[in-house]
Amino acid sequence: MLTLDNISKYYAKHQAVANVSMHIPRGTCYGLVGPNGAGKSTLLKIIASIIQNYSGAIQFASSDTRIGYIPQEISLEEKITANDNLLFFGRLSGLRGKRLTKRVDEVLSEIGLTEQGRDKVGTFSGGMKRRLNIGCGLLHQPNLIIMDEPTVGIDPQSRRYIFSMIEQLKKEGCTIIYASHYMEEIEQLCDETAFMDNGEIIEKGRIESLIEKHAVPSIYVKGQECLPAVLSETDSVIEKDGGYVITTSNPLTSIEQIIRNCQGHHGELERLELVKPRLEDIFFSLTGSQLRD
Ligand SMILES: Nc1ncnc2c1ncn2[C@@H]1O[C@H](COP(=O)(O)OP(=O)(O)OP(=O)(O)O)[C@@H](O)[C@H]1O
Repeated sequence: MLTLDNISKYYAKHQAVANVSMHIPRGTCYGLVGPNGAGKSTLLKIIASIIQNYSGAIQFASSDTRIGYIPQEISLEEKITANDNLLFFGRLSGLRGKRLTKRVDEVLSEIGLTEQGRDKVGTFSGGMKRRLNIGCGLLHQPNLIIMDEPTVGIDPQSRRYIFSMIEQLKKEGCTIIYASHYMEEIEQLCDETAFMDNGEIIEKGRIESLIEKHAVPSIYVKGQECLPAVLSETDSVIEKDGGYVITTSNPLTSIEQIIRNCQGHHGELERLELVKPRLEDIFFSLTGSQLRD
């Protein structure tokens, strides 16, 4: 769908985006993850042509690329209705007449606000505003949708709504670039992801490949007299929720040791399970920083 080649952007002397190269395949949901100030919004604005003074090149695979950009800040007029906001943004995208009113109705239904179309936006909850903010970027039926932290500060119902909209857009063949602080959202929605820190892409790839490449297997054990006195030297053990997380290069041997130890000491095993590796832990191990400060 698009290829970024060595993109860099400075704000005065500060480099916000540093030599970013990546390929975003058509029809994927591509995650962009990083802490505050990593450079995500700047990179998305460059892709959406909102920022134009940067170095490097962007190549779109097709000349028929229609970009829908959904900004991090809610940009709605609160004193008018949802319907009128959509009409305004639809006109900005070049829609007119019956095509515009048809799209406004369709989008209101897609974002679950048909009943509230005639209500002033000032009366909406944060989640409803977020959904409308997304709707404003979808009127011209874009095939590349750029979403900058679309779920910040919303209720679970609106989050579910947004997720099912994204699934639907993917089914329709849209390519989505999704920036977020929330790693669990990236794991749930995205096919591929890039980790961004200090303006640079520090790792990227398919989610399952990243987990396979970086995750160190660990097990969780909880019980009385179950932790073997001597685990292999490479294992690290930390206490968690009354039990232990054991990071081990050989989980099966560790499990065997624990069961044997438990039987030998007539211990009581409450829980023994493999811990599913998480993207958040991989990000932490690569950058040494948490996503949410
Ligand atoms: N208009 C601007 N002028 C000067 N510096 C800016 C401007 N916009 C962003 N920056 C700086 O560039 C860096 C990257 O900011 P950017 O907003 O792209 O990061 P981000 O990853 O999107 O962060 P957040 O999650 O907080 O939005 C930060 O250090 C930020 O302070």
